[in-house]
Amino acid sequence: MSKRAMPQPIVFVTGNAKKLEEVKQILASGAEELPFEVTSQKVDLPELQGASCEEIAVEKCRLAALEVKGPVMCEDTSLCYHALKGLPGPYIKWFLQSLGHDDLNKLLAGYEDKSAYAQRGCLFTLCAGPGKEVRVFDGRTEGKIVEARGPTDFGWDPVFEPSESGGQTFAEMSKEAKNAISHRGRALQLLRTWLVNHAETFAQEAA
Ligand SMILES: O=c1nc[nH]c2c1ncn2[C@H]1C[C@H](O)[C@@H](COP(=O)(O)OP(=O)(O)OP(=O)(O)O)O1
Ligand SMILES: [Mg+2]
Repeated sequence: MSKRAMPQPIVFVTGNAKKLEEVKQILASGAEELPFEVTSQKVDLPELQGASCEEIAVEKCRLAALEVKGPVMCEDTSLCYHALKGLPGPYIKWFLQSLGHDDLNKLLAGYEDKSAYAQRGCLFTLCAGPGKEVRVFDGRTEGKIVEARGPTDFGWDPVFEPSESGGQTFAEMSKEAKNAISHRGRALQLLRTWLVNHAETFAQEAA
């Protein structure tokens, strides 16, 4: 499919290089090609505290559209422990940064239930420009928290063992295998399908 005319490409705004790498891989694979060009910009946007995952994601995307002055997409990943009623959730980044894998896992030491989900795991947000509607796409992967296994170059990948992976942690899986079942892969497929089906609407909103 040929790319549609848009005043500007959709800018994926993130401060996280590993996310960007996966998003590029996911967009390059799959049956349907995105009808728009996607570029990226490295901005570490402020994130609301004390709000729901969805509120955090929507507000961040709204700010990104103001910053870029055009069409943007953003993404927010939460890691939620069932035993902790969904925490750390959107705050996983700060927990992981301060504690590291071993101490992070100790949070679950007193609980039988080690299950977790990359909840509403990943919220992709899409917005055609400043002040325009923010649309949310939700991808979720269930799994459990285990002792760290595999490469440690991306967040909590080593301690998350998806239920569907045959016993491998995200970190132990190939990129293709992870993307096929990950919160990010699922949310991004929904975003892709929406854009394919609403290309005209989105281009008009962005104009
Ligand atoms: O697939 C993943 N596998 C393992 N770890 C992951 C994954 N995806 C995000 N992560 C980590 C990064 C950050 O520590 C936290 C999410 O926080 P989150 O705000 O979404 O990411 P971020 O601040 O690094 O990038 P951004 O500039 O796009 O907000 O979980
Ligand atoms: Mg962030």
